[in-house]
Amino acid sequence: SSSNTNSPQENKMSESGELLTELKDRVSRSIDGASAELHELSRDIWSCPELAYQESRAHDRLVAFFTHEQGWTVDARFKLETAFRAVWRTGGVGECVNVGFLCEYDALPGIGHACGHNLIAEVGAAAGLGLKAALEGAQGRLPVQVQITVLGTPAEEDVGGKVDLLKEGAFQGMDVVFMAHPSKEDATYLPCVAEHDVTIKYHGKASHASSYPWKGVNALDAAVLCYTNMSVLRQQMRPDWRVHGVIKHGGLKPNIIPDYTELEYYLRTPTRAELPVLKEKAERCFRSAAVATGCEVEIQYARNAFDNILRIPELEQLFERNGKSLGMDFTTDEDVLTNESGSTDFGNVTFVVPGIHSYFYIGSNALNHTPEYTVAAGDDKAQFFTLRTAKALAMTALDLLLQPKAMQRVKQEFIEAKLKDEKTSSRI
Ligand SMILES: NCCCC(=O)N[C@@H](CCCN)C(=O)O
Repeated sequence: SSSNTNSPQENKMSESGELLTELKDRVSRSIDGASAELHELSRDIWSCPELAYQESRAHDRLVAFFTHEQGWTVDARFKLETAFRAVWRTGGVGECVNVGFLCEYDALPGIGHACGHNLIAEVGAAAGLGLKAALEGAQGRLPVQVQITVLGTPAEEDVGGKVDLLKEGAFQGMDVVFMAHPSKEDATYLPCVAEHDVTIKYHGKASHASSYPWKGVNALDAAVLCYTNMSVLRQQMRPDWRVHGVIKHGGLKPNIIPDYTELEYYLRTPTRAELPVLKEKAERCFRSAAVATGCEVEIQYARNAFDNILRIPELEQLFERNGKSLGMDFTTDEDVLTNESGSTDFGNVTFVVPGIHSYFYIGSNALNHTPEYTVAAGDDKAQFFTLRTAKALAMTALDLLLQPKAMQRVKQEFIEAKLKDEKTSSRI
């Protein structure tokens, strides 16, 4: 028999490395074992698309899913009507690390699950299940106690459910938070920008458009000027700012001078600190259209602004390592890695809890927010990629739970990221 010449510290490290490998393997096997139920879950959500804060069926379906699984404590309608929470804890006493996985499940008007939030729900549920199964097999061998919190976060496409949940204290006590978003590539991070949505209403005066047009005040002219002003502004904007709008009400009939029109604009800048600069410029465009036409204008900002994402390199590196071990093919395309990918209310969460918002390929080259992407998000082909991402997230959580130094680095990087954000914000 060969004698062990390692130091006690080396032996401890190798034991913990072996435990980590064993538990990661258990993550994969348990997620694969639940693949049929997980597929059914996301398929059901996909089949019945519901808009922001109307996701009652998706909520009930997810609550039923976790209630049916053993060992979870489930809070339906957690703090908000269509939010939920499912919690599981290791049995012992002592320091407890609280790991969060987020599910989204709202859809887009007209084109259903064109952003694949049904798959985000599946990733969050699968990662929670996988991590729980792994930890159940390691009771007594873990350096810390663990709480897994799967949080159902409604209304990402509108309003910003995570911001409302933050206000309600739903993230309190969470140490780290994970989610993944469907895309057309695997990426640990894509630039997610700050955003504030605004509705502009013009009030004019109706009149017969042929008999006495001079008696009317044309609210459609104001809307058109507003749209044109914003398009003119675009030329003078920083290249990484984005403004895009639609006319939601444009009048009723050509022979009635429109007395009311309404536009909605999304205003975006790379960081939350820059948003007020853009908002001031946009407001001048909105108001000047009213002055020119003699209309009254109302400018109504959405309840919640979305923040940019604070990045935690340690989380991204661990996730990439786990993803690669499972065959994920992370994009190296600089265009993709530097281009803005939209906004998310997860950004606000990252200013409170360190987190990662990774992206995953779903087996299609379709672009998000198109009917083709809706089809892809419901296709069986997406399942392999969705579950693989869930495995990589749960494995990353294991890295943190079994390697306290990795968790310390996450906490340190979180502090540094916030300080850096404060410093750059004060320069704007
Ligand atoms: N990078 C994640 C993109 C998810 C997404 O498309 N979010 C919407 C949110 C809109 C909220 N008003 C977006 O348009 O960016």
